[in-house]
Amino acid sequence: MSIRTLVDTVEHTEALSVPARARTIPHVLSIAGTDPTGGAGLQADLKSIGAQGGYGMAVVTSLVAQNTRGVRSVHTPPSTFLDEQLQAVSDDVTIDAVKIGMLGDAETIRTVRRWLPRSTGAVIVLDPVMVATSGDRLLASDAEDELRALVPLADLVTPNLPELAVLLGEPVATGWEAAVEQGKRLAASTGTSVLVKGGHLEGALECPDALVDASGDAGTVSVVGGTRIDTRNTHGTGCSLSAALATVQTRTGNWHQSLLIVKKWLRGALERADELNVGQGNGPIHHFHEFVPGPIPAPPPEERPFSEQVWELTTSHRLAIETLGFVRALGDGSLPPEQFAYYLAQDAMYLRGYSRVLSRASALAPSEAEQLFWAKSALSCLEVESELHRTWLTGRGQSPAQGRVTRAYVDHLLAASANAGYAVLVAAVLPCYWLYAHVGNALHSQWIGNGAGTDHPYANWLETYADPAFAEATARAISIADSCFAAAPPADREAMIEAFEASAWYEHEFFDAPTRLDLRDSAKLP
Ligand SMILES: Nc1ncnc2c1ncn2[C@@H]1O[C@H](COP(=O)(O)OP(=O)(O)OP(=O)(O)O)[C@@H](O)[C@H]1O
Ligand SMILES: Cc1ncc(COP(=O)(O)O)c(N)n1
Repeated sequence: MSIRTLVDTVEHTEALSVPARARTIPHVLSIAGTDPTGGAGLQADLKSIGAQGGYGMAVVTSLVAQNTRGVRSVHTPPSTFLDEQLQAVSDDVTIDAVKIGMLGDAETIRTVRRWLPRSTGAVIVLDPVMVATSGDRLLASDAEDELRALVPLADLVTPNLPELAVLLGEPVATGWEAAVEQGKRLAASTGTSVLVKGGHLEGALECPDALVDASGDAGTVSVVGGTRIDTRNTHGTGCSLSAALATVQTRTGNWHQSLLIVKKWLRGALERADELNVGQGNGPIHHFHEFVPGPIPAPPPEERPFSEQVWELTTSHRLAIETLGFVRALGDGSLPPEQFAYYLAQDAMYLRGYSRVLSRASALAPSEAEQLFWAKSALSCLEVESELHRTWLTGRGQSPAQGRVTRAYVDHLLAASANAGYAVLVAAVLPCYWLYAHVGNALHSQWIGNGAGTDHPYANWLETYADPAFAEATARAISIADSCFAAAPPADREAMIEAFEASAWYEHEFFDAPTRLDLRDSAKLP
């Protein structure tokens, strides 16, 4: 056996030779026992595999009731079930690496041994777990021979000092040199590379590991040194090291390089272990210390569509309109004719102003389609206005003067068309479509529900509410407002909501004005 000792520090991790067949995300299977506190066993393995960029899989050998203070009990499912788990994985998944941890008893070891050929081509790392940090046994004493027989089937075995001694049937090495010599003897007798771990070196300031390579230049010993980190949180260090090594080895194909990479990571995991604050005893290491979570993203701006927001915001106006004396009386036919006439006259005056405002929306529209929509709407306003005069207002005496609600509402819209941008103007004109359509629908349905009697004094008027073209135009106006809102900066969004709300308020007032017939309005009635 040629002996060449390479002493490296964990910083020398550059210039890796990556095997050509390496899978980008290696599939790594851990066969081990469990630790419900997540620091050792399968749970630690999966974290370590993930931290090294692998895809972790797990087959349970034993369920261990343990925590950072010790092991309470162990439940080992029948070996037939272990075999079923193993077959289930290998029947389906190509395995790039296997890490074997706690096996517990001889039957479990035999079952894994029988299955191992199913993972041909995979990197096999055996961590010969025997005793937990807490001192509790995790391998039946009569299973040691069986475990020894498993070593030659692995590519790498990673015993701590007491385990190394058991595998050789020798006393525990008292110093580092003696431990490395034991490692060489084990590598020579089994043909398996051995990682001699220095974590259990009594009173040492250093925490070295020695890799005895049984392949290629057989017997090469490379030592990776490192200072001992002062922490009691070392639970699961051996599990994590072996699982990480199995993962990284699929990429480097070189145990020494793999060890350099993994030791550097492990060092950080031990240095940051105290941050985790898990348990009262020997806590776990920080597997994901290299992962820096990004800042919690600020909550996204209000994503609900404009129409949904303003519809909810103006619920009280809507309910108030629905229950107005004017609306109810129009619905049941009891509305005094002069109030109806007043309403129609105000409506005609309103439409004249509204049409100008819609023309302004057409002028500001960013697309031809929207320009056309508003222009057509402006035109139909003028048509409805002249129709009102022709059909409804003729013969009802002299028209009343413009009421103050009508004037204020139109002024509000004209102000928006003069001062605001397109989005805010669209928001300001929308309630006229939407609330009118809403009230009209309610009145029309009520009339239909009551038998659509032609003896209703306003039957002809109620019929006009069912105009599908108006419903379509309303839907289009809503959708334009939603798109404007989605694209608008926060200040414009606020202004859109305010403009809509103000117009909704005027709609309410407008429907109420004919009934109130306050002194100024009634004075101007015919
Ligand atoms: N305090 C420490 N500071 C730095 N490295 C450490 C420390 N303790 C252990 N290590 C390293 O952790 C790895 C595991 O070593 P150790 O000898 O403790 O194995 P183990 O006994 O199998 O682990 P476990 O604690 O999981 O039983 C080795 O690489 C070792 O060098
Ligand atoms: C299932 C299982 N496997 C391995 C260990 C060894 O880890 P440690 O020696 O750090 O307790 C453990 N405690 N539990």
